[in-house]
Order: sequence, then structure tokens, then C-alpha cells
Amino acid sequence: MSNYIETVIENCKKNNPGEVEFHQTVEEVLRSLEPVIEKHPEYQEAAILERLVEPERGITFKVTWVDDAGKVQVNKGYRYQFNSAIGPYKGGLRFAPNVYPGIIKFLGFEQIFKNSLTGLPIGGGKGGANFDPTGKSDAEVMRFCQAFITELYRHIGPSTDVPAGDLGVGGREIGYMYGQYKKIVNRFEGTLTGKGLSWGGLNGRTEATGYGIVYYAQCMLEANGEKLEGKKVAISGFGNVSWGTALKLNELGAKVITISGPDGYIYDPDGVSGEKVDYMLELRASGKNICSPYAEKYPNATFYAGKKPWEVDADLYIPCATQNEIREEDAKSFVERGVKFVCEGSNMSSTNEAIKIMQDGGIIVGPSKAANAGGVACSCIEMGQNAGKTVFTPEQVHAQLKDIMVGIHDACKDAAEKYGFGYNLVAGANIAGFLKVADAMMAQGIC
Ligand SMILES: NC(=O)C1=CN([C@@H]2O[C@H](COP(=O)(O)OP(=O)(O)OC[C@H]3O[C@@H](n4cnc5c(N)ncnc54)[C@H](O)[C@@H]3O)[C@@H](O)[C@H]2O)C=CC1
Ligand SMILES: O=C(O)CCC(=O)C(=O)O
Repeated sequence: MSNYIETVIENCKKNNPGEVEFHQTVEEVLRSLEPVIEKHPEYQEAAILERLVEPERGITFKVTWVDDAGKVQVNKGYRYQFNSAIGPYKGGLRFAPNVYPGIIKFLGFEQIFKNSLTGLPIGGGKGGANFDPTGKSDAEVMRFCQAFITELYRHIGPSTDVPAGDLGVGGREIGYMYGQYKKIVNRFEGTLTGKGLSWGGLNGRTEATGYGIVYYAQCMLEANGEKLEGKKVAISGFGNVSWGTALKLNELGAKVITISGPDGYIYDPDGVSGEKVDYMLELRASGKNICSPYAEKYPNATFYAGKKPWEVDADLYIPCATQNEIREEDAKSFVERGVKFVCEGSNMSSTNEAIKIMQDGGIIVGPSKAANAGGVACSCIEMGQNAGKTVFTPEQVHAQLKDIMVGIHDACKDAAEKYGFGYNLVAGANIAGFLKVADAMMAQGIC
């Protein structure tokens, strides 16, 4: 491994102590760029890697709100505006109790490459707060969102930085934030994406991430002589991404046999289809963050407390919940059981060790920064819709999404082949995403 790359990684760790998730993605991405840096010494001369791992701007702020009992609550809010070489900062907001700079920076850094892969003009950013939505009333969520955006509004705008949803932030939260943003700036503009359809939202954005993941998985299977139809698929989570993934898998003739939550997983031998997919929305809207009620409602299904769905035999695994869901022991078990395909839906679904074990064991891994890029791609289409003061039809959006996902798969495959990695989509995604951003940074000078 080149000394240059290892030095950048070591300095990044020193400059961001304790931020282990951020270190993890920086190691994963930078190490796969070695042949690129060898071929392009000009990137090293211009310190492109050092500049990429340092956010252009990081904002930390206090979020003060009053809960239903009248008690004043204080949370920490963040927005890391990572890289604007190819467009305004773009990326979601995460509300979860474990949010701290290491999580937001890992997400923001990954977003640079993901957004580049879409082929659309969007830079990378991410934000959020250490707010736990579990068990909060609707009124509490509204007051929190209003307080959050009352600070963040001054740092965002339709050509500056355009936040969206992520874990813990869906249509309801975007609505509350947009309402408050509009009230403060007195402009109706596309500063947040994932909006409701009657107020600027895009037909198809809600399901876009999940649909895109399935299109990407389909490309992986087909590139290896297999079909999605008839496959048994184990997915995790029951949130927005899991829901969209389940919908599209069913539509394309695959069978979804698991969902999961922090409480454990559900195995449904009859398949999570039809009204059971709609029921996932009810589970999410309950605000309890548990999946066990599924087995009470559908008695053929079984709930396994405290376990992950990866122990179930399936043809394809799609993690859709949170980071590092697939760890070393899961990867070893996949290899022992002859698993062929894992397509990451959640951001950074697997640890770096797990990726290595899976790839060394012959498993085809679809990396999240490519596979889940359909969501942000449709967010960018929503930005265009808002700027053009128009409305796109679901057919227009879905056709574009499918083309974008096939294009991303092919870009990953081609970049991997060109730089000697064979059909390694993980390396290919990093290289293809990096090249476009690096060239834009070179063209724009030292800034
Ligand atoms: N919403 C979007 O458009 C996009 C989301 N993603 C990623 O997809 C993943 C899921 O996001 P969403 O579906 O939007 O969030 P969500 O809040 O709708 O759903 C999250 C799901 O993950 C589960 N979960 C959370 N923490 C967990 C844990 N520690 N163990 C097990 N399950 C856990 C929750 O129970 C829930 O079912 C995240 O990694 C997010 O970064 C990626 C691209 C776009
Ligand atoms: O739609 C967006 O802007 C961002 C979605 C997101 O947070 C992600 O791609 O991880």
C-alpha cells in the first residue's frame, strides 16, 4: 500500500480522534484508490485526498425544544458540508440517539462518491441530531424539527445545500422542517427534498432508494448469469428503504422472507408481500421501533428476538437498516453457506473486515454508495422539478431511475476492470465516484 495513502489515513485519524465510523470509510475508500493515484500523480501533487477527507464546512448547533411534559430538552445538531466540487451539498439528515460527528462524517464522506456516481450535479453533505424519535409524540417531533431548522436554515438553500431524509427522518419530519424553513425565509423553494406530492415533492422519491437497490441487485445477478425472479431474499429493517426494496422485489417476482428491527427479526416463509408490505409502514409509523408485532398479526411468521436475519438461508441478502449490520462472523457464515450475493442497502452495511471475507470467499458484494444511490438521484430530480416549477410523472421518474441505476452498475464494473480489480464493484464504485470529483477539483484550482 502506498505510503502517501497510508499517511493521509493516519493523519485523518489523528485529526478526527475517536470517530471510528469515519475512519472506517476513509480507509475503505482510500485504499482502493491506490492504482488511480499511481496512474495520476497530479492528484497527489494537488493534495486531492487530503482535501477530500476534510469537510469544506462543519456546523454544530444547539437544538432546544420543550417536551410534552413541559421540560426543556437540549440536543446537538450537525451539518457537515463535505464537498461541493460538482454541485451543491446534498445528503440526508439522520435523527438517532447515537449520532455524533463520526457518524455524520462517515455518511457525508460516502455521499461525495455516491452523488458523483449518479452522474448528476450534486456535491456531498450530511447532517442530523442525537435526537431519539422512539416513543416521541407527533407534537414533540414537530417542535424538535422546528427548533432544528430554525438554526440550520441559515446554512442551506436550493443552490447551497439541500438536505433530505435518512434514518429517523421521513416525510413527516421533512414536512415540519419545510414548513418552518418557508416561514423563516418567506420563499417557496426546493431547499429540502422528500417533500409531499402536493407541495413540491417528486412522484416516486419515497420508494426510490429501495427500487434503486433492487435494480442494482438485478444488474449484479444478471452480470453473473442469474435472474432475480424466483429468488429468496432476506432483508433487514422495516423502514423507508426496506419498504421500497420489498415492494420492488415482489413486483419483480422475488420472495422477501425476512424483515428486522433493533428487537430481532421476522422470518415469514409465505413471503412479505401485498398488505404485509403496507404493514411495514404501520410498524414504522407506530414510533416504537420494533418488528415483533408482525408475528402477532401474521401467525405463520416467527419472531427471533435479539437475532439478525443473516442466519436465514436465502439467495440474496439486502441489509436496509443501519451501518455495520454485517460483521466478520456474519460474513464467515455467508461464505461457509455458499452465499453468492449481498447487496448493501443501508449506508456502510458491512465492516471492512466483513467485505474482505465476503469477497475473498467469492461473494459478489454490491456497495451501498452505489446500490442505494437511487434515493439521492431522485432527490436531485426533485431539485430540478422545483427549479423548473414543474411536475414530473411517476413514469418519467421511474424510467430515469432505472437508467441511472444501470448506468451506476456499469460505471462501477468498467472502473474496476480498467484498474485491475476484475468484477469488484466495491473498488469500482470508489474509483468511478472519485475520478469525477477529483477532476472537478483539479479544474477549479486550489480552493
Ligand atoms: N431514506 C433514504 O432515502 C436513504 C436511506 N439510506 C440508508 O438506508 C438505511 C435505512 O434508512 P431509512 O429506511 O431511511 O430509515 P428508517 O428510519 O425509515 O428505517 C430504519 C430501519 O432500521 C432499523 N434500525 C435502526 N437501527 C437499528 C439497529 N441498531 N439494529 C437493527 N435495526 C435498526 C429501524 O428499526 C428501521 O426499521 C440507513 O442506513 C440510511 O442511511 C440510504 C440512502 C437513502
Ligand atoms: O436524498 C438525499 O438527498 C439523500 C439521501 C441520503 O441521505 C443518502 O443517500 O444516504
